[in-house]
Amino acid sequence: MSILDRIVADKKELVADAARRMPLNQLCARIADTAWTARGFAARLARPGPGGVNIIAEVKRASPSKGDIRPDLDAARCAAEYAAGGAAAISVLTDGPYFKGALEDLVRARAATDLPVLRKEFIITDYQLYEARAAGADAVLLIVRILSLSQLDGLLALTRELGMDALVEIHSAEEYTIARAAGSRLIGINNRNLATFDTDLGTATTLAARMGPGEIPVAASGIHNRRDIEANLAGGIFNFLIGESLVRAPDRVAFLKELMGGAPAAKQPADGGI
Ligand SMILES: O=P(O)(O)OC[C@@H](O)[C@@H](O)c1c[nH]c2ccccc12
Repeated sequence: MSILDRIVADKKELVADAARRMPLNQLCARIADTAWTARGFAARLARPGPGGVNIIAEVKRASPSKGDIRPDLDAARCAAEYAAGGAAAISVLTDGPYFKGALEDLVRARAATDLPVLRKEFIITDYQLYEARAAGADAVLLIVRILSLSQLDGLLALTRELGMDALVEIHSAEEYTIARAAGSRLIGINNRNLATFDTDLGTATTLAARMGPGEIPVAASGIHNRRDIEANLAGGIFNFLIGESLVRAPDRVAFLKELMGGAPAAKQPADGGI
């Protein structure tokens, strides 16, 4: 069983537990009772921002491929730093067991900035979309690899009905065909294979080259420096989803500015040493 299969199997149980604690009708009542205005995730990524680059900066404490990154990361503070550095949007990993995240992180990250916020999660059921919306998410990730076309169709329709945007994630030409059949415009190309963790930065540029003018690619995973960004810009991609390298940066504001084409961030020791 691959790690991805395990994550998805665990997720089914977690969602069932969550639905027992908070039944769908209560979740819907909470949505109806809470004022919320979408911050326009997809609209923000439709064209390049200042410097020609949009960065979706991710709040990521840990991952199954890297283990602990910053296990004690404060989601609100981190999001505020991302906003100060010029991020176009924030992504928050809400998976607990494998990424040490929580929906509460999304709530706090969104309250700390004016930016649109993406729920980064292994979404397999409608319930998780209602949860995302109740937490205030502007957008959700839908991963083609873990969904059938009919599931993807249904989840996409409900995402829109709830007023959110979807970032549909692919990793191969076959998955691109499915994303396109579902009618998704905003397409995340994961450079990392979620089952093996192999990361190849050429994946995004290769798949983006197949896309039509109405489709907006987002290069995701394994982006570490300005050179990586420039290679993608040359391939026509101006949206980037970046987690680990941003979380680890000693000065996240300066590093973001550097990634967007500003002056290089000063090299600082990560832990206060010399
Ligand atoms: O930390 P990185 O290598 O910059 O990657 C960020 C993001 O792309 C990655 O977290 C991600 C992309 N797709 C996912 C799906 C599930 C979990 C995580 C992900």
